[in-house]
This record gives sequence, C-alpha cells and structure tokens, in this order.
Amino acid sequence: MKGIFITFEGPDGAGKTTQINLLKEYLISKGFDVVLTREPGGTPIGEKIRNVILDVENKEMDDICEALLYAASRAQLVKEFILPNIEQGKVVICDRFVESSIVYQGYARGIGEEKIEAINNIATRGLVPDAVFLLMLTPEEGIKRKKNSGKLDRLEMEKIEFHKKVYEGYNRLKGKRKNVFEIDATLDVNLIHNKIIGIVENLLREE
Ligand SMILES: Nc1ncnc2c1ncn2[C@@H]1O[C@H](COP(=O)(O)OP(=O)(O)OP(=O)(O)O)[C@@H](O)[C@H]1O
Ligand SMILES: Cc1cn([C@H]2C[C@H](O)[C@@H](COP(=O)(O)O)O2)c(=O)[nH]c1=O
Repeated sequence: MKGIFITFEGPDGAGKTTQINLLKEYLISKGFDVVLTREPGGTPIGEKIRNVILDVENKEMDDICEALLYAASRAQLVKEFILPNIEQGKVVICDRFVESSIVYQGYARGIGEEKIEAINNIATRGLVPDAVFLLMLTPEEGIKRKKNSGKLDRLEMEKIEFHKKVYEGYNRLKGKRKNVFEIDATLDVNLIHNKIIGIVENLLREE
C-alpha cells in the first residue's frame, strides 16, 4: 500500500505542533507506521537552511531570496524524506508545506501566488498533500501564544500588519482547495484532535 501525506497549516502559534503529536500517537495506537517532519527543515541540509531563514540577524534578507530558500529546503525534504516514506507505505505528517509559501511569501510578502507556485512545482516534483489541516487563529491570539511559549524567530517578529496579511491569505486560500480542512484553533485541544481524527479516518477508509 502507498502511504498518505498529511500537512498542517495556519498562522504562527495556531497549535500545529500540539495537534501533530496527538495525531501521531493516535495513528500509532491504530497500528500505522507514522513519520513526522517539518518545514523549513526536516533534513540535515534543510535544517541549515531553516537556521538561515529564521535567524533574527538576517534582517536584510530579500523577499525573493526568502521564497527560494523555503523552496530549496522543500526540494531536499521531498526528495530525501517525504517521497521515500510515502513509497514505503507510511503516514507522513509535515508541519507546513507549499501552502505556507503561497500565503507568507505569495500573499503577505506580495510576491504573488503564480510565482510561488512556479518555484514550488519544481521543488515538490508535483507532490500534493492528501489532506491539509488549516488551524485558524487570529494573529493577535497566535502571537500572544507564541510570546508566552518562548523566543520569537525572524518571521514571528514581523509587524502585526504582516501577520494580519497571513491570516487574510489563509482565508483566501481555503476556499480554493478541496484538500484543505479548516478547523477553529481556539477550540479545546481535545476537541480539535477529535475533529482531525474524524477526517483522517475517512481518508484512510478511502485509501
Ligand atoms: N487549542 C489550544 N488552546 C490553547 N492553547 C493552545 C492550543 N493548542 C496549542 N496551544 C498552546 O499554544 C502554544 C503554541 O502551540 P504550538 O507550538 O502547538 O503551535 P504551532 O502552530 O506549532 O506554533 P508555530 O507557529 O511555532 O509552529 C503552546 O504554548 C501550546 O500549548
Ligand atoms: C514552510 C514555510 C514557513 N514559513 C514561516 C512560517 C513560520 O513563521 C516559520 C516557520 O516556523 P515554525 O515555527 O516552524 O512554524 O516560517 C514561511 O514563511 N514560508 C514557508 O514556506
């Protein structure tokens, strides 16, 4: 059996990591072979790229340079980790994927969705997630959560206007894609988890 590819999206601090870990435990308890990864990063090369992108010292980074670095990390991750694991029949769960680039670089930075898709069609080799869980939370609430939980990276330190555009960008994107499942991230952690399980169970039945 071929594996399944699930991604999590949403503004910073929406609760992706929390839900990814819960979903992993649930699927393992049902006997699935599950692997987790994240973007940017997830491979030795990708983690180096992540450090460059998110370093707060890199204030002068050009927007196109940023978009290409995210795509470079993704290209390595798809080739080295995601595709081989899907081929081996595993459930691959990724913290962010192309949708983040479309929203953060394409919309919030203003590069445009078409250019971001063009770069990323090369990076992903055409791979599309079976399901994208979009955890939606207002920028104010997301940044408050992040500030309470530790240091902010270069993207998280952007002005509130940038985070408002990210929120707007996800709202625009969600209607356009059949594989995107929006979930209210202000709900209780377990309630969100149960909603996700319901959708994943359906997906697994269809496989
Ligand atoms: N449903 C929830 N309600 C309230 N707080 C939550 C909820 N889910 C997660 N949190 C808390 O919000 C903070 C951010 O959660 P988490 O790290 O899972 O978010 P994230 O989306 O992975 O963040 P990032 O944008 O850095 O990837 C953590 O302190 C976590 O405990
Ligand atoms: C994949 C991807 C990510 N981003 C942004 C989103 C976040 O602010 C950071 C990643 O940090 P996280 O704590 O691991 O969520 O990078 C982006 O702008 N574009 C992308 O393609």
